[in-house]
Amino acid sequence: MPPDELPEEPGARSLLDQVADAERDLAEAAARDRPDADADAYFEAVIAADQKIEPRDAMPDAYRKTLIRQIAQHAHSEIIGMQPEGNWITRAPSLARKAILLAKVQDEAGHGLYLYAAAETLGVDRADLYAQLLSGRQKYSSIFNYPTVTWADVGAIGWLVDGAAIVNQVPLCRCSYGPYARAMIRVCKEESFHQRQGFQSLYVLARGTERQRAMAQDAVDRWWYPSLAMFGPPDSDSTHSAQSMAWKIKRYSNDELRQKFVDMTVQQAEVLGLTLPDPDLRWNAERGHYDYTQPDYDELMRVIKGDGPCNRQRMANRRDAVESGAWVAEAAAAYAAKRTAARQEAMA
Ligand SMILES: CC(C)(COP(=O)(O)OP(=O)(O)OC[C@H]1O[C@@H](n2cnc3c(N)ncnc32)[C@H](O)[C@@H]1OP(=O)(O)O)[C@@H](O)C(=O)NCCC(=O)NCCSC(=O)Cc1ccccc1
Repeated sequence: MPPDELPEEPGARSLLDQVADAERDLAEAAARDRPDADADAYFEAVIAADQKIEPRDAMPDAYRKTLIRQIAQHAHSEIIGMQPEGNWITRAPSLARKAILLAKVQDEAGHGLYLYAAAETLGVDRADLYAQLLSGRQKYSSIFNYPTVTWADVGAIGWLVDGAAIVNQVPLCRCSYGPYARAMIRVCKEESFHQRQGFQSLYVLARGTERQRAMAQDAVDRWWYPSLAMFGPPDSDSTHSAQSMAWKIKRYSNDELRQKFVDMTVQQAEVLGLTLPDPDLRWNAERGHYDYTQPDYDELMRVIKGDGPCNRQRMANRRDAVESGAWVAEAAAAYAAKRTAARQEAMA
């Protein structure tokens, strides 16, 4: 199926409808009484009614901590995720491809900023989150520790990595925490554009010279299993899934989303004329899904723990960006302070 016909989550609503939903959620939250006496019962009632928890609402500490962990990891992923594709901005094969890639990488920076802002509504400071990323206490997605060795990798990231990100993130638009759910609406819209540009780029390569087609196939061969691993460990080893699903942070388990991604992607590969590197991939009529080979979860754990092909390089680049960009941050803060002072003086 071409990506224009990406299946929406069953029952999912259009983005405009979702914006209207978000406005309604905010109005409902503002109108709600917030009884101090029975905060737990109040929280449980909001979750049971499928309404949104908002920043001023009472929430259990563990819910707050889980959200901070997931949203921070998500934000860090967007920021570190700029590096693999950023590697090709100066070497894009045409001006048009360069402009598209620049816009995509900028979008990823924007997603990181929405997500840090969403995390801050939970009472954490973004500077602390940056520090935890740099010290290794907070993680980012395993996928961004793989190298981009050819131009076709940029197409494969758009098609497979953004494709997997969308499958994971569309249900997060219905996450129980309002600011995270609302951030995801815009992020998903932009990720759809990213996925289509990746598909289109690979489509062109797959119909180019024999070398270009081989380059596209090689990129798909290398990115397929790491993309499947993005969904996390299998359900049997997922430490957080059961609780996160009970709290309606996650709406589907890791394995359910992985299967959804496989089912969607097989047909797109056929349109591309490229093969997915799994000899055991086949339709199972009884299950109504494709059977497929699982990714290597030991490798996933090694990469998460810091021992992937590019973990050290990614963190070194991030550290360098923070240090060499410190003067820009200082100048921006000084400028903002000067403008605030001038505005206050004018109003006095
Ligand atoms: C599904 C999951 C990732 C994991 O489910 P959970 O219930 O949270 O955990 P679970 O119990 O199953 O796992 C046990 C432990 O394993 C950790 N772990 C698991 N998988 C991974 C992994 N793949 N990488 C690293 N760590 C992983 C997990 O944190 C936990 O560790 P902890 O106990 O904290 O030490 C969830 O957090 C989620 O949906 N996050 C939001 C989406 C998101 O973050 N998307 C980002 C990528 S998309 C993007 O950036 C867009 C883009 C595209 C192209 C270019 C640029 C940008």
